[in-house]
Amino acid sequence: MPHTAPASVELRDRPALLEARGLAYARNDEPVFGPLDFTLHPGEVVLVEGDNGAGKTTLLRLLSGLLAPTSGEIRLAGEPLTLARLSPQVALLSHANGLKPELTAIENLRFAAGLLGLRSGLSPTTVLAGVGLAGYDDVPTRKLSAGQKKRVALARVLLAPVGLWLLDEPYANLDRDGIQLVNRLLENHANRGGAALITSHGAYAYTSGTPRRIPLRADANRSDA
Ligand SMILES: Nc1ncnc2c1ncn2[C@@H]1O[C@H](COP(=O)(O)OP(=O)(O)OP(=O)(O)O)[C@@H](O)[C@H]1O
Repeated sequence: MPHTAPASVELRDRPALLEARGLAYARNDEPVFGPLDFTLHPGEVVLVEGDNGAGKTTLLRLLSGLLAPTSGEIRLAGEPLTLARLSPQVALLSHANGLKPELTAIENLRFAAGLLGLRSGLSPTTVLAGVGLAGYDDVPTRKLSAGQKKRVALARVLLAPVGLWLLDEPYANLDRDGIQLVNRLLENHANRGGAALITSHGAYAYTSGTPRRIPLRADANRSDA
């Protein structure tokens, strides 16, 4: 199956979507993680695993250009990461969900589509229905539950015409249907040649195939460990 590691030969022949070489981050001279080396090919879903505080969110912030690494290199589709190259290639799902609370669900998706563009064949309305929120188009997102907000945020990722998804705890706040939804979205994305890096502190539920894992351990990352 193309979304398992290794990806199918055909997809692996394409250039890597993401490469990290000697990637490390330290705060006040205290190592948070690294150095890490990994590559993400089209068709792969890779799981970043670690306990609370291990550095998963920090790693995703580095990979999405929000933080500069202390050392090492990040390449997107073979080219060094720069802010100019970033937005057309990466969709980030963060803890904050990236939603504007005063805008309705559909306005949030239109706003995102205005910034990032729209995946061919999709529209905000169909995608919102696809994540189980048909009928919620005109509800301000501040009035949605945590799980419903997460679904709108997933719709935002799905709409973006990008190859690389960086999803921070995509299963958090979701019910069983929502967890299956995330797995379906990941599987479809991998099957069409996309790739995803997802974080989890252990209670993850990616059940399709056996994703490659990048372990982050807070204790092992400490300089005195
Ligand atoms: N803004 C910040 N300022 C200072 N330290 C921070 C900041 N954000 C995170 N940290 C510290 O960096 C380390 C890694 O945090 P990070 O949020 O990346 O972990 P995580 O693996 O995502 O944790 P969780 O599973 O709890 O979400 C932790 O020790 C945390 O206390």
